[in-house]
Amino acid sequence: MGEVYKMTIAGCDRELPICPISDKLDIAGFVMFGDVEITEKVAQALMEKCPEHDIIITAESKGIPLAYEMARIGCREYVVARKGIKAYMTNPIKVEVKSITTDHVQTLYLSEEDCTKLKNKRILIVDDVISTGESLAALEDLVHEIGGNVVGKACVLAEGDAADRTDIIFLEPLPLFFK
Ligand SMILES: O=P(O)(O)OC[C@H]1O[C@H](OP(=O)(O)OP(=O)(O)O)[C@H](O)[C@@H]1O
Ligand SMILES: Nc1ncnc2[nH]cnc12
Repeated sequence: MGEVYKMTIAGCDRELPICPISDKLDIAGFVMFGDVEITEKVAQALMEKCPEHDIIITAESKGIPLAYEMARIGCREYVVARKGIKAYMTNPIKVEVKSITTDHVQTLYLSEEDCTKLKNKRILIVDDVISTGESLAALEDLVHEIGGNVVGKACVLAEGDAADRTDIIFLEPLPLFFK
């Protein structure tokens, strides 16, 4: 495991804990879980950079607090693409995804109710980190399949090559590998 350190992020007045994300990958991870103050601050800073939208979509799990907080201060509506089929889901639609942090293919599911919420809406895709862009692409596929209109793609940290993408709104770049 490489050295673990801290970084500051636009909109935050204290350093952010960067923790090991995986015991298989030598990358340091950004995990907002459990940090209300940081979540509130990055949500506010990111919201200021985002276009107008009707609803937010994120993928389970680390994007959820950010999506909630951005929806709370903004559009008031968000949906979460789940990584398993749950009992509450009628006629779920699904897409496969291989994120940098996992060694297996995962599946994202949206319930019929969530699809209805998203249909014909201006949708902001939100995640904590975008790295290979595979999770983002999977969310875009889901949205297109159900007839939603993606107006923005936003994350707190754009990792590696994602920071060079002009279609991603982010607060800070994150080097892929730390020394
Ligand atoms: O651009 P990518 O290479 O797809 O990586 C980005 C994704 O990786 C992380 O999720 P992860 O798959 O680790 O799942 P988790 O949030 O459930 O831990 C992160 O929250 C993004 O969703
Ligand atoms: N460095 C990182 N931290 C948290 N989630 C990630 N997903 C991809 N890269 C990540």
